[in-house]
Amino acid sequence: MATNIEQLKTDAEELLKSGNFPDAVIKYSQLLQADPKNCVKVLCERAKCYIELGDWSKALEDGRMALDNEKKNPEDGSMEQTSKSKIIEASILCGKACSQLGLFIESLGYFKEGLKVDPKNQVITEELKKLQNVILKEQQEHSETQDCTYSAVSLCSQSVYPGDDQLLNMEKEILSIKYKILDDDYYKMDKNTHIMKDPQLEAQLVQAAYECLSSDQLNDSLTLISKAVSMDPGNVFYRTFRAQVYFNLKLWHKVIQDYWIIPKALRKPDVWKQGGKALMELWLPVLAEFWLRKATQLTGGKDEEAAILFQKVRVKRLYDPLTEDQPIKIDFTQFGRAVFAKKDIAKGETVMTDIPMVMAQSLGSRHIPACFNCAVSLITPQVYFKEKLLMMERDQLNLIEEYWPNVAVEECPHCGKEKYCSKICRNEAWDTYHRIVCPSVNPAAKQIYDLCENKGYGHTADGVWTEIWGGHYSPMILVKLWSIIASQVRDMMEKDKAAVPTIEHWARAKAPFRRFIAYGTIPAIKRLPHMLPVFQSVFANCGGGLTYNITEEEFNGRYYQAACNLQCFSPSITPYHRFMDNIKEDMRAVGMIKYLSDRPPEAQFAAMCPLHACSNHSCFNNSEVCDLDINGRPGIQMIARRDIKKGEEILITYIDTSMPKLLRKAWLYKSFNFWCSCQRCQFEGEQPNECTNCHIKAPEGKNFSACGKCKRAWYCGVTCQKDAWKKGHKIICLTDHSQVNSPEGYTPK
Ligand SMILES: C[S@@+](CC[C@H](N)C(=O)[O-])C[C@H]1O[C@@H](n2cnc3c(N)ncnc32)[C@H](O)[C@@H]1O
Repeated sequence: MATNIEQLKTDAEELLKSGNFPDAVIKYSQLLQADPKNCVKVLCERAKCYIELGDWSKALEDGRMALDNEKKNPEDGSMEQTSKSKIIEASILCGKACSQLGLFIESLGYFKEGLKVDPKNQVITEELKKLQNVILKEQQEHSETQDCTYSAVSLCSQSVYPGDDQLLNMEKEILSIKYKILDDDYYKMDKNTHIMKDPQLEAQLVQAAYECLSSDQLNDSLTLISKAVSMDPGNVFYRTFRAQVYFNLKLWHKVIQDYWIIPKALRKPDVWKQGGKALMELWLPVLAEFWLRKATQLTGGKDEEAAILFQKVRVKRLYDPLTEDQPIKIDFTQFGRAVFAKKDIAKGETVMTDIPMVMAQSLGSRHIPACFNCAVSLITPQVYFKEKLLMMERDQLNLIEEYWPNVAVEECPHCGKEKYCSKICRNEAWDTYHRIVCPSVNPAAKQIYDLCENKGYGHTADGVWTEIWGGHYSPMILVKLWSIIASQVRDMMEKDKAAVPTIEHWARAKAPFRRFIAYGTIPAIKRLPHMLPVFQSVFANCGGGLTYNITEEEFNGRYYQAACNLQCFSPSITPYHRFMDNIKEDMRAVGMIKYLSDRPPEAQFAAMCPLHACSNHSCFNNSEVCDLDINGRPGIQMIARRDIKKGEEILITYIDTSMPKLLRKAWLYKSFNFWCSCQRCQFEGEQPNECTNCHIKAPEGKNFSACGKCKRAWYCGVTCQKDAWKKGHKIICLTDHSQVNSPEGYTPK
């Protein structure tokens, strides 16, 4: 047997060396079967063959398996040099394969894994450079072919919100009571009777009305056209004309009165659009949406103004109640929802505060105790001081006993998988999501808790141990989101005594999450090929006879909803901070100082917050996201980085803005699917061989001189430099820019 293994090894190596990769794959596969104990090395070799053959998926699969096996069970029993080099080798193979598959962030993740083992590894550094070049090249190709990656209006649906039918009836009642606009046939019939026929006179009236309208004599125009209307009340043209005059006079209910007479089938798209505008002014939003939706539908979506107005109404009615007490409002722009200042906001002031709708602790910080429901820190003296506790004297231990806040951890009594800061949180978690996925009632959900415990690793359907969840956030985000929806549906079913959920139940439960935009280029199922069956089995039985069918589309949509909108945060006040506050007047604290030098460990959370999720990006951001304690619960706030004027858009940064423009652009495109065209991107250059101001190219092999201050712009001469300085380079050159972590916390140089 041993000789057979040796023979297979020699054959495979020779085939690999001679470039016969298909046969080498066969030999390595035989070797894997014959000698599964030494699989890591063989998997790496086979992955190399697949790379040579351009079969990136198979190379990735082998690389992953090698990595998993080595981490779980180093072949030589410890994290010795050989094990380290195997991890590095497998990381490089995975990184290369991912890069070829277009999975750039994943690729970066693998290279980082290798760098953790050997921070100075030359091969990885080279591979990282190559990765950046691939991204930049792709970015350039895309920017040449596309100006804009997506259309915000087409991403936002116009579908009716649950409960809108009742609201629509209420608004119709307002129309009838307040404006005497009745939704019945009698009202229409009455106006349809032709009183006195005199086509010639009517034509003269219309002609004269038109001349008055053209010269802005609105009242005269109104008198003339009203005469024509009185002679032929059902005439669609007269009504449309008069509505236009009323519109110019800003008599909004009169506009609607005239349009209402026109039978629906005869209303032109412009009538629906203008009626929608008048209804916006009367602030009858559900009716306005109805009219603007009609205008959009009748033009097959071509009337962009109607589609944008629709979204403006929707955003206003959904978000105004949330921003009532804040100095901001949400509006709809070419880039979708956006946040604007309602008043002047001074530098350092709070722009907005926001509470998470769904959140989960990052897999990497799971060892730091925090409440599963509200993210409150649960760090104990044991967690903070660790072995230092053993070195302390009685006095200091007493001080800790007296002043470290009591961290009473409540566990889920059924599964013990979730920890909470209080009974209130425990019950809240149960009611809102945990009763759907507590393994005690839903055994399939145990896989999710295990997956989180194992940092994304688990068994595939065919029993292979590998990284099943390689997303940038915890899968618990999606699990909680679906559980919240399922839990709401169950509540509604119980209330309505329904054995099966209705479409209305689902629509109502999903409605709050319609706030979050979703856009991604690679289907989630391709990124995470093993996850869908896991989610499907977890939500097959949500209790009470309910199944949440996690389709491919649902998975894809929710995956990108989270990816596009998540914000990291940490509890800003921890028991450590409270302890520090408590001891400040106690003399014994002096003896403690030497033990208090470390920052408390931070539990990292990611959250979807409704208002924050409306903030767009700028590399010249005027606001910064910070952690905040809101009534004892961790949340987020935005602080003004400079004075912000009323009406100005509130902009944050999604990436580390210390990167040069080309990389910022590439990362924003890769991670958020848009090309940034902010003020800073306009006044910084991409290449030294192009004048940032007039875009003339330098002679072959030559570069222009860089701005002496920021070195981020290049000019063909002093005239261009001065021109650019005046036009806008000055402000961005003299500003300190935000530094937040880029995706995966890595800042490409
Ligand atoms: C967190 S959301 C921001 C709010 C978003 N506009 C909406 O309607 O929900 C992030 C998405 O907004 C869009 N976005 C943000 N900043 C942008 C910018 N500067 N230019 C173009 N699109 C941007 C991108 O589609 C991005 O994926």
